[in-house]
Amino acid sequence: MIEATQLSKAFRKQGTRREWISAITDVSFHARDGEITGLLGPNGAGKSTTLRILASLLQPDSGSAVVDGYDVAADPVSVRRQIGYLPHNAGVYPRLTSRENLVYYAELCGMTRRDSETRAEELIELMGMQAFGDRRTEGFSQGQRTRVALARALIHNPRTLILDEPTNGLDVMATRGLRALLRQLRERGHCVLISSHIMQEIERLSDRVAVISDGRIVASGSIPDILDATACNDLEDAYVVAIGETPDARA
Ligand SMILES: Nc1ncnc2c1ncn2[C@@H]1O[C@H](COP(=O)(O)OP(=O)(O)OP(=O)(O)O)[C@@H](O)[C@H]1O
Repeated sequence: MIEATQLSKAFRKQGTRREWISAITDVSFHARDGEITGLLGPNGAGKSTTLRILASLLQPDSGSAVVDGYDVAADPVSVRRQIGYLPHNAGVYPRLTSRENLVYYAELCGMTRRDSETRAEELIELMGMQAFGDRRTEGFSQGQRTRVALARALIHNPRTLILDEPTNGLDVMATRGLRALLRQLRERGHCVLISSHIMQEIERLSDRVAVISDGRIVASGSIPDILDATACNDLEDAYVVAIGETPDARA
């Protein structure tokens, strides 16, 4: 369970002392266990900033967030134990193979070497990584790197998943595999929060959606709730209306 309450964050404009860019303002939403929640918004809307705060990697200027009962500011270590986090454009250690990346991370999470190796093997199969499981990740394509980073986020079987644009760079089959995996995790009661600027991706997967635009949540709820609130018949129109675009953009 994730509860974000009135989160705000501004960054100093590079090369200035007093100019600030407001990245998010008063962002509030819930992501429940046993559901996939989609954070949908255009480029620069504040998705990654929100997810970095929820993953306890960035302090908000104001507001609070609680993940599985732990406050992200007061108890970041407990939050990190509960979550699997896929950062935007996640990096992996280039000198290690895919498998070594996974085992290394599993051991950092406190798993024994034996359990780490067993779990790494499971994830290599699950994520269809057999062809590059034992290759050093240096020179990997974006999709291959994303798959390793996703497997790494899942290695300790976390209760809550925070995935920043998880389908970024994945081909059709890998995307389908990922969707199936996220649905399985939902069925098992995990809380899954994903971000994307691709509306169809969010529509296909999510039970609930929070639409973010210019750093503010402009619509949230189940897809029928959002259609009702915007008086639209499909999510694409509702999204355009929610982010405040002109009717021409609805064509
Ligand atoms: N470290 C930073 N320094 C300065 N500005 C930043 C920083 N991080 C984010 N921003 C700004 O905050 C705003 C929100 O950025 P963020 O990365 O959260 O958006 P996003 O919705 O994830 O975008 P995208 O879909 O393009 O990845 C943008 O204007 C961005 O330029």
